[in-house]
Amino acid sequence: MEQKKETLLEIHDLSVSFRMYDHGLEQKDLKAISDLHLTVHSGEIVAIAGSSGSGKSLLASAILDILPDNATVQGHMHYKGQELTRERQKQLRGTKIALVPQSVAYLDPLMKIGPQADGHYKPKPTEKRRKLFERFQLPEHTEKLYPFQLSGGMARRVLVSTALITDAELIIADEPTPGMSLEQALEALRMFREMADEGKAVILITHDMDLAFEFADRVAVFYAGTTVETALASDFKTGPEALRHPYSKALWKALPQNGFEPIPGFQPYAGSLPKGCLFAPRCPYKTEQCEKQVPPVREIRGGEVRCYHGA
Ligand SMILES: Nc1ncnc2c1ncn2[C@@H]1O[C@H](COP(=O)(O)OP(=O)(O)OP(=O)(O)O)[C@@H](O)[C@H]1O
Ligand code: NI
Repeated sequence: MEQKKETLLEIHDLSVSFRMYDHGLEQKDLKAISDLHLTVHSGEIVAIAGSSGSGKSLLASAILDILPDNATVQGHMHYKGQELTRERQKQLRGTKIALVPQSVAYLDPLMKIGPQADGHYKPKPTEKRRKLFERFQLPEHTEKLYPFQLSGGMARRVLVSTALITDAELIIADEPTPGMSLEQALEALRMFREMADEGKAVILITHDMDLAFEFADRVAVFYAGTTVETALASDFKTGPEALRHPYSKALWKALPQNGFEPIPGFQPYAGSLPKGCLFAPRCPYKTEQCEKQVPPVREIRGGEVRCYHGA
């Protein structure tokens, strides 16, 4: 059924900085996210791809306002057209926006899995939870276990089920599939797809690019804390000629199935970001302008790219 596409989440020029002690008592700000843009519509799965340290989990924490105390957030976040204030984030967190956390350490070690997954809902969603556990091949007695009695893969399946039990309109799934079998991972993705098809939405943070390209509608490519490109997932299937940013093209070529071609150089550290385009130091196409000024976001062929030369 064709659903009306509503803009659920809109993020503009988001930055997240950490106040850190540098030398002795001197303080320094580390900019871990800068000039980040992301839009999520109802009905879609948006995958976030990017190497370790590119700001994927931080974005999830910023949306939910669960960043550490020494973090400062700037920029604009809107949910269903209204500003996402801290008060609203608190209301939406765990109810309308649910997180599948990256770390299984989020499970409460002192609480049995069943009641923990059921949460504070009334009436208790026990039946719904049991069905989800079954779909995820979690044996019936799992509900009576404590987190330490679960394998890593079981814990992940519990975390995904816990998010799906809620009536969330948006699920942010941060690396939901490690430790799962391929069949279980596919089941998780199918469930996210079902959710999206019901008019909800999923942000899927993943290193598994194949799963992302297969199940997502759009892919946002993160680099050093910024979105360098947002493309249709089908562009990634087509190949580098359909992509717009030199980093996305390089990322595609670095995939095992596409030749495993490494990208020379390193992603810059939050404490020493280049002045202009964050990818410029590694970019074969850089010009003087790239090193001086952060490129604006441009729309090209139905995608968005932050590059002066992207075409
Ligand atoms: N509590 C913190 N204090 C200071 N800097 C932090 C903190 N948390 C994250 N960072 C910085 O933010 C960067 C992005 O971290 P984030 O966890 O979002 O990466 P990620 O893309 O989720 O990586 P991974 O794929 O490994 O999960 C890190 O490289 C680090 O420099
Ligand atoms: Ni992460």
